[in-house]
Amino acid sequence: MSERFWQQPLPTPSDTHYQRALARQSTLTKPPGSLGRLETLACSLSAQQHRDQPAVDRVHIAVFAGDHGIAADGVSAFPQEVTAQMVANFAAGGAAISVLARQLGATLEVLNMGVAHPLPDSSGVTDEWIAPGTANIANKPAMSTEQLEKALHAGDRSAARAAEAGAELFVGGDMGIGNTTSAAALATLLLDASVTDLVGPGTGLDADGVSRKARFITRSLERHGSSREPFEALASLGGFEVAALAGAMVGAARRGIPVLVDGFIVTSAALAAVRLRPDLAPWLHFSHQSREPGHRYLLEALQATPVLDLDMRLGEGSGAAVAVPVLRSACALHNGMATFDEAGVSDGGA
Ligand SMILES: Cc1cc2ncn([C@H]3O[C@H](COP(=O)(O)O)[C@@H](O)[C@H]3O)c2cc1C
Ligand SMILES: O=C(O)c1cccnc1
Repeated sequence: MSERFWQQPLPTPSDTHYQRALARQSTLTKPPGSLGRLETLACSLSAQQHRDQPAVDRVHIAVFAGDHGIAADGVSAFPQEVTAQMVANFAAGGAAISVLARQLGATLEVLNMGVAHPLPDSSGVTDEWIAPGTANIANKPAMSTEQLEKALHAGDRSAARAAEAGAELFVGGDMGIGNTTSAAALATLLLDASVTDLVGPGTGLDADGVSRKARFITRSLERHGSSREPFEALASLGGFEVAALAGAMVGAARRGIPVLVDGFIVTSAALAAVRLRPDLAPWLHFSHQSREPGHRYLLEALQATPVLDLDMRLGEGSGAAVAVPVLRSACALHNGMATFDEAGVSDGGA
């Protein structure tokens, strides 16, 4: 794979397929537009997949895990060991994303990008370990340029495996105690927004905890968060898992695989990735609106309308996994409904 793949232009979804899919939608036995966004979802998937019959039967879910130096400052309701413990839980099949992946018949890949604590069991975990967590962003930049490049390439390798397996949809997930702090810092910088808009309870901080978290983010931004250049911003404030997610989304798009974006963390990675490669935007679908309050600002900035709003605030790719059946319905309707002609139904002159 090429050096600096994120600097190369991405393919464009097929406008011919989009227009053909749109034309088909208007012939199906329903009032025009009555299936709402299911119609445009099917048309977009058709354009992305260059297929008249879009499908998201084969789904690749990759959960990227990495620890955060900032976790030592009490910015999460949970201790850092939980990252390693949850990685083992993903692989053993007991986590929310494990259950959802089974339900969908999806491939679940778990990647250790930089977990600080030893894994109780590393079987079933793909080793892409960079370091025992990022540096504490309240004091110094999260990672070096070399580490960021490694993380981006690890994401791209995951997308390559998805392509080899014939995946029709790529879902990225995250695990890393403290990563809502890192994601909020990154989003505050990239959006030139107020910390108070982007900060939130994460795993369950109380109001005092959220204020403390906001102070750490402000301090991080003052110390080394001034460049809005996306590569530099990711190195200053990102996590290994967030950087890998950005690489994976670009990697999926360059192989013609549409991406279904999860909640707050994955959307922060999507924003950085779109800033790196604006031609990534037409490959992204947005699955849900997270309960984490900053998520709506990220979605607005990406002009995204999420499929679901279920008050979820888990991460792991879980919101995206829950939205996959909606995409499947969109495809099934597009491919399987009869046209007015076929069914002998009067189209009302439409
Ligand atoms: C048991 C458990 C399972 C999780 N699965 C995802 N997260 C989520 O919570 C973390 C971010 O929140 P914060 O910034 O507050 O630490 C991430 O690891 C994220 O994926 C979890 C968190 C916990 C505790
Ligand atoms: O929406 C998310 O991705 C999220 C929210 C809270 C905690 N962890 C992840």
